[in-house]
Amino acid sequence: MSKYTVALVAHDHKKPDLLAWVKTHLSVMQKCDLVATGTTGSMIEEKTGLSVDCLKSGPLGGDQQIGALIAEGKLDMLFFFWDPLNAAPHDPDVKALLRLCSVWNIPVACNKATADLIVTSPLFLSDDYQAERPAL
Ligand SMILES: O=C(CO)COP(=O)(O)O
Repeated sequence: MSKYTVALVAHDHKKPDLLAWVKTHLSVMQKCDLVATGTTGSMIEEKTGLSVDCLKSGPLGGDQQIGALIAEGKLDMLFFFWDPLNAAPHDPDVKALLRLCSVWNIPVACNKATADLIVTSPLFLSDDYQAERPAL
Protein backbone atom coordinates (compact mmCIF):
# COMPACT_ATOMS: atom_id res chain seq x y z
CA MET A 1 0.00 0.00 0.00
CA SER A 2 1.40 3.37 -0.92
CA LYS A 3 1.54 6.24 1.51
CA TYR A 4 -1.61 8.27 1.58
CA THR A 5 -1.78 11.63 3.23
CA VAL A 6 -4.75 11.37 5.52
CA ALA A 7 -6.40 14.02 7.69
CA LEU A 8 -8.00 13.09 11.02
CA VAL A 9 -10.43 15.46 12.68
CA ALA A 10 -13.00 15.00 15.43
CA HIS A 11 -15.18 17.31 17.42
CA ASP A 12 -14.87 16.97 21.18
CA HIS A 13 -17.79 14.57 21.75
CA LYS A 14 -16.54 12.40 18.87
CA LYS A 15 -12.87 12.26 19.85
CA PRO A 16 -13.25 8.97 21.78
CA ASP A 17 -14.90 7.39 18.71
CA LEU A 18 -12.12 8.55 16.38
CA LEU A 19 -9.44 7.40 18.81
CA ALA A 20 -11.02 3.95 19.07
CA TRP A 21 -11.30 3.80 15.28
CA VAL A 22 -7.64 4.75 14.79
CA LYS A 23 -6.60 2.08 17.29
CA THR A 24 -8.68 -0.51 15.42
CA HIS A 25 -6.97 0.41 12.16
CA LEU A 26 -3.54 1.13 13.62
CA SER A 27 -1.60 -0.94 11.10
CA VAL A 28 -3.24 0.96 8.23
CA MET A 29 -2.71 4.32 9.91
CA GLN A 30 0.97 3.51 10.43
CA LYS A 31 1.37 3.39 6.65
CA CYS A 32 -0.18 6.83 6.15
CA ASP A 33 1.17 10.32 6.56
CA LEU A 34 -1.17 11.77 9.15
CA VAL A 35 -2.26 15.35 9.55
CA ALA A 36 -4.88 16.58 12.01
CA THR A 37 -6.42 19.58 13.65
CA GLY A 38 -4.54 20.48 16.81
CA THR A 39 -6.38 18.87 19.69
CA THR A 40 -7.35 15.79 17.72
CA GLY A 41 -3.79 15.27 16.51
CA SER A 42 -2.20 15.74 19.94
CA MET A 43 -4.63 13.23 21.42
CA ILE A 44 -3.89 10.65 18.73
CA GLU A 45 -0.14 11.10 19.11
CA GLU A 46 -0.33 10.77 22.87
CA LYS A 47 -2.67 7.77 22.97
CA THR A 48 -1.33 5.76 20.02
CA GLY A 49 2.29 6.79 19.53
CA LEU A 50 1.54 7.61 15.88
CA SER A 51 3.32 10.59 14.42
CA VAL A 52 0.82 13.29 13.42
CA ASP A 53 1.38 16.66 11.80
CA CYS A 54 -0.73 18.81 14.12
CA LEU A 55 -2.20 21.97 12.65
CA LYS A 56 -4.12 24.68 14.51
CA SER A 57 -7.07 23.69 16.61
CA GLY A 58 -10.27 23.59 14.57
CA PRO A 59 -11.90 26.72 16.01
CA LEU A 60 -8.62 28.60 15.47
CA GLY A 61 -8.31 27.77 11.78
CA GLY A 62 -7.32 24.10 11.66
CA ASP A 63 -10.25 23.12 9.43
CA GLN A 64 -9.26 25.84 7.02
CA GLN A 65 -5.65 24.65 7.00
CA ILE A 66 -6.87 21.19 6.01
CA GLY A 67 -9.05 22.81 3.35
CA ALA A 68 -5.96 24.57 2.01
CA LEU A 69 -4.15 21.21 1.75
CA ILE A 70 -7.07 19.91 -0.29
CA ALA A 71 -7.05 22.93 -2.60
CA GLU A 72 -3.31 22.47 -3.11
CA GLY A 73 -3.71 18.79 -4.01
CA LYS A 74 -1.80 17.65 -0.93
CA LEU A 75 -4.44 15.54 0.82
CA ASP A 76 -5.75 12.13 -0.25
CA MET A 77 -8.63 11.65 2.18
CA LEU A 78 -10.34 13.00 5.25
CA PHE A 79 -11.77 11.22 8.28
CA PHE A 80 -13.88 13.83 10.02
CA PHE A 81 -16.02 12.63 12.91
CA TRP A 82 -18.07 15.78 13.29
CA ASP A 83 -20.70 16.23 15.93
CA PRO A 84 -24.27 16.51 14.63
CA LEU A 85 -25.74 17.15 18.08
CA ASN A 86 -23.77 20.16 19.30
CA ALA A 87 -23.29 23.55 17.72
CA ALA A 88 -19.72 24.59 16.92
CA PRO A 89 -18.65 28.25 16.88
CA HIS A 90 -16.69 27.59 13.69
CA ASP A 91 -19.49 25.84 11.82
CA PRO A 92 -18.80 27.90 8.67
CA ASP A 93 -15.26 26.48 8.63
CA VAL A 94 -16.60 22.94 9.00
CA LYS A 95 -18.99 23.46 6.11
CA ALA A 96 -16.23 25.00 4.02
CA LEU A 97 -13.99 21.99 4.62
CA LEU A 98 -16.69 19.51 3.66
CA ARG A 99 -17.49 21.62 0.64
CA LEU A 100 -13.91 21.47 -0.59
CA CYS A 101 -13.98 17.68 -0.29
CA SER A 102 -16.80 17.71 -2.81
CA VAL A 103 -15.18 20.33 -5.01
CA TRP A 104 -11.96 18.29 -5.25
CA ASN A 105 -13.49 14.80 -5.08
CA ILE A 106 -11.70 13.89 -1.85
CA PRO A 107 -12.95 10.74 -0.10
CA VAL A 108 -14.39 11.88 3.23
CA ALA A 109 -15.79 9.80 6.06
CA CYS A 110 -18.01 11.56 8.57
CA ASN A 111 -18.75 8.52 10.68
CA LYS A 112 -17.25 5.20 11.72
CA ALA A 113 -19.25 3.11 9.25
CA THR A 114 -17.98 5.06 6.26
CA ALA A 115 -14.46 5.21 7.66
CA ASP A 116 -14.48 1.40 8.02
CA LEU A 117 -15.63 1.00 4.45
CA ILE A 118 -12.91 3.27 3.10
CA VAL A 119 -9.95 1.68 4.86
CA THR A 120 -11.06 -1.86 4.02
CA SER A 121 -11.88 -1.08 0.41
CA PRO A 122 -9.81 -2.94 -2.20
CA LEU A 123 -9.34 0.41 -3.90
CA PHE A 124 -7.83 1.90 -0.76
CA LEU A 125 -5.68 -1.17 -0.22
CA SER A 126 -4.41 -1.13 -3.79
CA ASP A 127 -0.96 0.29 -4.31
CA ASP A 128 -1.79 3.42 -6.19
CA TYR A 129 -5.32 4.55 -5.46
CA GLN A 130 -5.95 8.21 -5.92
CA ALA A 131 -9.34 9.77 -6.38
CA GLU A 132 -9.66 11.43 -9.76
CA ARG A 133 -9.05 15.14 -9.42
CA PRO A 134 -11.48 17.25 -11.42
CA ALA A 135 -9.95 19.58 -13.97
CA LEU A 136 -11.12 22.92 -12.61
O1 LIG B 1 -13.04 21.63 15.75
C1 LIG B 1 -12.54 20.74 15.11
C2 LIG B 1 -12.98 20.48 13.74
O2 LIG B 1 -13.97 21.34 13.29
C3 LIG B 1 -11.49 19.90 15.66
O3 LIG B 1 -10.50 20.69 16.25
P1 LIG B 1 -9.56 20.11 17.35
O4 LIG B 1 -8.94 18.87 16.82
O5 LIG B 1 -8.53 21.17 17.63
O6 LIG B 1 -10.44 19.83 18.55
